[in-house]
Amino acid sequence: METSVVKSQAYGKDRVRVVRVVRHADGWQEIADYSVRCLLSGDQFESSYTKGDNKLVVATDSQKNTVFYLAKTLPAEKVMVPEVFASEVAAFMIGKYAHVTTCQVKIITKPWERMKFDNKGHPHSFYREGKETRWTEAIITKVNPPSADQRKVTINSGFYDLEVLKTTNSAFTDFWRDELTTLPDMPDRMLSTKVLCQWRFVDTCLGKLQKLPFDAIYAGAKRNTLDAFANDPRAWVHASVQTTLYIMADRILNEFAAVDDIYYALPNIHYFPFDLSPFGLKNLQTDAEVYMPIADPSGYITATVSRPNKGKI
Ligand SMILES: O=c1[nH]c(=O)c2[nH]c(=O)[nH]c2[nH]1
Repeated sequence: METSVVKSQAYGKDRVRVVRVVRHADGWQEIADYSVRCLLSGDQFESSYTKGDNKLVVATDSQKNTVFYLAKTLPAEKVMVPEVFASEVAAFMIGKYAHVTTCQVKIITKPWERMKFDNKGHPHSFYREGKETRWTEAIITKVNPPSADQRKVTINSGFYDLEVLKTTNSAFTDFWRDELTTLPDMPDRMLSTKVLCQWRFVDTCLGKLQKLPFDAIYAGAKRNTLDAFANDPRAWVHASVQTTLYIMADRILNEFAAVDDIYYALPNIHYFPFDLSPFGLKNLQTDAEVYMPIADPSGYITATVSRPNKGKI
């Protein structure tokens, strides 16, 4: 016979990743991106710990569903402010279940900054301020016979972890289909990626290479990456990650003659609309407003792009 007593308890779901998009009629869109922890407690849950009795246990899976359900059904202004949403979820739980005496809801917000072009906020494209890292690498190889001004100089430069997201104007359709395909066509979807971009300068003259405007090229690579992602109409018509990547690289090669080639690695961080049809709510395809970001797996789209005479690497 056990003699220990439960002094306190709380159980629920942690890291419920929920994204709410608000789409205004004029095309302006807002996003809230949360990680939610919802914990329930009450004396009547004690027997679930001590006696294996689950009759009163509200499944943590149901608690997760509730977070998505409320993200969809509450008025937008009650979802977009984390303090308000956290207290709405807690109040809902307390109100619905008589045997729940405390509900504790903690929300961590992932801050998305709205992209700006010409000082104007973009209607539906966002990024994570100050997250990216700039790096560079110089490689010098002697030529034979050795010569002070004849050597192979390569400078690789780039940035990684530039996180971007757009709530519309991406698509993936008309792809290969066979018996292993389950993905439906996605004519309009959320797109989020963490950009890795690197570019290469090659010359035989170190002095000449060192005079290149490296800071301006870095700024331009970043500007073209964001601008292509948010604004280039070619990235809406054939709006796969592959096409977006190619357009980003093509713009940089066209702007900076000194750049020999560009490599991008773009993870496709999936944000899937949460299926709320079991609760009689429409949240798929054009009705999508509440999304679940998927940490793993992600797509991973890469390419090196150069001018035509450079050949394939
Ligand atoms: O832009 C995309 N490219 C793909 O190759 C791909 N594959 C997939 O499942 N989704 C997507 N999206």
